[in-house]
Amino acid sequence: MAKLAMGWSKPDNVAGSSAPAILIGIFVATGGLLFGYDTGAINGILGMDSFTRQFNTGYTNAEGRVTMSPSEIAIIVAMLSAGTFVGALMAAPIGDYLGRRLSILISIGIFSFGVIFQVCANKIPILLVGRFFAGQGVGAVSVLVPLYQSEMAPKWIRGTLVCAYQLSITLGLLAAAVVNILTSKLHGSSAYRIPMGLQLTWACVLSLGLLIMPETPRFLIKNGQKEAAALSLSRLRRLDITHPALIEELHEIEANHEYEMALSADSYKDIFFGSPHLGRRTLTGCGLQMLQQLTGVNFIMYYGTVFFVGANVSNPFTISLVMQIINLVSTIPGLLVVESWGRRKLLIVGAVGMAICQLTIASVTTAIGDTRNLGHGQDNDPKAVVGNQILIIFVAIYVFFFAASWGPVTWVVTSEIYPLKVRAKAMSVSTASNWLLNFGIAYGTPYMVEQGQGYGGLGARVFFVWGAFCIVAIFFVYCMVYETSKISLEQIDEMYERVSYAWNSKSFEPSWSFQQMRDLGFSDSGVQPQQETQHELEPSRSSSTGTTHTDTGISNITASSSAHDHDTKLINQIGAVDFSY
Ligand SMILES: OC[C@H]1O[C@](O)(CO)[C@@H](O)[C@@H]1O
Repeated sequence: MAKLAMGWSKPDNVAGSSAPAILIGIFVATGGLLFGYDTGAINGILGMDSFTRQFNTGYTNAEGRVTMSPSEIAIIVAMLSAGTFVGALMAAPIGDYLGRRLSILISIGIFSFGVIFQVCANKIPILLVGRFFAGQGVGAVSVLVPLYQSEMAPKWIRGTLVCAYQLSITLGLLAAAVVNILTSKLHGSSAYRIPMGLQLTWACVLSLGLLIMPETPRFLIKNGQKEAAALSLSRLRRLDITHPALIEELHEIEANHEYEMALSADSYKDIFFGSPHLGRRTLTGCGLQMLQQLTGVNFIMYYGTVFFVGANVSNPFTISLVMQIINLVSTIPGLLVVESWGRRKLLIVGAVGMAICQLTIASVTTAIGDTRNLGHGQDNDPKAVVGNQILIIFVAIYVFFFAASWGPVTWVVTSEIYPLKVRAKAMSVSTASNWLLNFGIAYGTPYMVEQGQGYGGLGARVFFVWGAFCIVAIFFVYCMVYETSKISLEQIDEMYERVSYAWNSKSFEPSWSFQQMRDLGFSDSGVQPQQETQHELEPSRSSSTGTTHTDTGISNITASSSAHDHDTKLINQIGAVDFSY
């Protein structure tokens, strides 16, 4: 019952088992641990005395203390971002050339190489090389993991599996905070070398697991390796390679790919100008990824501690930890409802919740006067303390809304909306835009926030900026994001062709069979075959008893190839089975 409410009921008429794909999807999701841990660890490490002792170059701060200079800190932090951006862009060429699985393995290799450099570093330049390589690995993994997951997952639980990736990111962030607290008390370089080195443990486990995992059937079809695709699908669905349901699923993926290729090529130019509606789809992915950052999450992750200090909290480390725990735990509700609510509703509700929190914070701050100067610590004025306590509460609620919606669902949608031919490229460009904004916000906001010459002096009113972007996000989702839950990746392609406006997408019912369209000789607009096949094949996106291919639907079409005739007979023999994963 609860499973049904989550939208997790495997349709009764789906052949085979979904268990292998689910287990593999969850395991691969743990690639997010590297993302979260690596981005989270540096904050604590930079604050460790042993780190400063090892890497300082003699800079003394205003209090006369020998420490790292601001520019050294900036470059150490920035190097990871530069690496992630490059890594995200690299993910497409390697993912399309070597396959998704092998590319994840290589990315983890590059990441580990970077980590080893960091652990062994005793001078800043070596550390920087290490951070750049580790960043490349993380950036590539951040594209390839959701890509791998979406291409092998059954449609009825695909969103939840991709959400598990964000859950791992939040677990990684939390783990980094905990490890930093534990090791910061150690004397000597082990205080920072242990948190750095620990990343290798999971990298090894993940690599070993990936060695025995299948490549995604969709990549293999794209690469023309049909037999390998059949074997992969047979492992994922626990079906014999001669099983009609398996043959049918493969044929549909293949026919869809051929159809998409007939519409336009698969170059980088095509992800912006190609058909069908690739520009709109790329804009949706990039927009979502950028807005995910513009909701201000990393401002809170990176600068939130200042608020907790300002609110008279004696242990800002503990409060940061509590925020990380909220971030982790709140991802679970999102993961639970992403199928039953759908992507659009979750994103809109999340953006409304975040907007209310951000605007409340900004308004309260303006009303009480920005007595607390960001970055400059405490204020004992009781009015400010109460104000700041309100801020903490709303920051916590904001984190809840982010973690339950935009945190995971951004990855879900960007892994679903592109056709196979450009999926890796478009995902890599949209993910790179996330990293670019991540970097921009981490480095730009202090300039917006701080007082003084050359600074914006916004203080906590910067929350107006995040709140405004949350409102933009509501409209963006309403106008641009198509509802992709419960339908296969191939049916999402059909939806983009047949539904002109995102707000009508929820009621879309797939009815094309790309195989039949191919057999009829599809036109490059898709219009002709649609007219002939529409309404003959009416699977329901919501019903678990929906059938993709009814006997009537199949028999009304004259298949041109004899191989296809044979498959059709087999399909008719086994009755109403949902073949679309
Ligand atoms: O959970 C917060 C984390 O999630 C991300 O937005 C990725 O989805 C990161 O940029 C951020 O640090």
